[in-house]
Amino acid sequence: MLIAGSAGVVLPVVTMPLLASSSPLVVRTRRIADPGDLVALLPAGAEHPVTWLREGDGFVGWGRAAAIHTTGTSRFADAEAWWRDLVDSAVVRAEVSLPGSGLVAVGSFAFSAASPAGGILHVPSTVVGRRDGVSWVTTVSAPAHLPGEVQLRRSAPPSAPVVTGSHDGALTGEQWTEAVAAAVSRIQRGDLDKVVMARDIVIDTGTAIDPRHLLGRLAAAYDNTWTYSVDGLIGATPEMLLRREKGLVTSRILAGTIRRTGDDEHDLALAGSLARSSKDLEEHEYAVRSVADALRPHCSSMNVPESPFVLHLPNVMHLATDVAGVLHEDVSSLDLAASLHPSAAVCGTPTLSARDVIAELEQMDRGRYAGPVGWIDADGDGEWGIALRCGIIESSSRIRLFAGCGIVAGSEPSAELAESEAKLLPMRHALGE
Ligand SMILES: C=C(O[C@H]1C=CC=C(C(=O)O)[C@@H]1O)C(=O)O
Repeated sequence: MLIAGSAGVVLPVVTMPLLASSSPLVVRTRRIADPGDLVALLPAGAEHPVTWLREGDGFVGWGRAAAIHTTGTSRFADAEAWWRDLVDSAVVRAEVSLPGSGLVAVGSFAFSAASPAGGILHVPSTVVGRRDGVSWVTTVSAPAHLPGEVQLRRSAPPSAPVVTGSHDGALTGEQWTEAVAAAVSRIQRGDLDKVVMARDIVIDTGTAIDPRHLLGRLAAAYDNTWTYSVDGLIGATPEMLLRREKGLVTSRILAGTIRRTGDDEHDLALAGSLARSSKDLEEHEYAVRSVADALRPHCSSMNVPESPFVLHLPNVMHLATDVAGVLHEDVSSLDLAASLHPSAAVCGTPTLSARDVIAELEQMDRGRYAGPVGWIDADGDGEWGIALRCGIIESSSRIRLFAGCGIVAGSEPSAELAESEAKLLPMRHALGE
């Protein structure tokens, strides 16, 4: 694959280890006393900060013991093969055996195989985690560089960025509304059933963007979502593509949205109308079917509820379905993410037609927005969310935010624009806008 470099030079893009040692990794997990707020432990200016948090549990990490950058259609498979090799040779000593302890890699993958963003799988050199009241610290290094004891320190609170401007990305709001109208016409004439149309906006700041500030704000305000950061991609997603834990796979599928008003009584009435909206139920059904169909070949039994529930978030409410299955084969969480991506919650139905419409009408590279983001452990267990409600830090003072909406025959373009604005709120608020 070839991409244009910034000076217009054509550069070959290849899958390559960013940092790999020829000697095996040495991994130590020690149980520690509860360290409190995990985000506050990320050192100021830490290299490669990573985060995966929900309701106070999860982990933060920093430093890089190993990493691989992959591209194209094999971006998942190449990362998986590299991970297997790393795991096979690693020497692990762990006092805790909870998901996320021991050797873990954190990753994020582009929505499209054509995106130069490709995929990254990264092994932090320090991880601090907590789950169900048990806390740990993991260190990872090459044998020649065995780490000393990690001193955990609470950093001084990070400063808030000062937003100096915000502008449309690939399309203006009006152009995007026209693109949505074009998508609706194609659906109405029978070209496809559903497509998810996304847009981007760019936010500039006068001071450097400190990821810790955004992470702290997201984790506090959206604590029932998964707050994540991997390689400059930061967000708080309510959608779990899949969790694999000890032979069980679960997925939280979202599609169908209504904005909240801030008035609890009114929001309750809106939740009722969302649960009865035939347009939203149709949009939701495509998403559930896409995930259930992709999971079925890997499962000996599955539970797919017949009707969705309404998930309440501070900015919006979604139709949500939790699917569960018993795996009948040894397929890793990353392999599962590869087979489930892209679900109709971010692409559409049929998948290939929707993918082509997205490439034609959105006129932007989604990068790692709407791709799988999460982590995998040495057993192949892990959690992969869909990178939604997020931004990519493009420079110390610029971040690009993304939001998308499922479009079906009954969609109203201006209502979709308003819905995309509501989906941008978590990141806008985190930035202090
Ligand atoms: C594509 C996004 O949301 C998806 C997930 C939940 C609800 C959605 C919707 O109602 O359109 C989208 O399918 C996004 O937030 O960028």
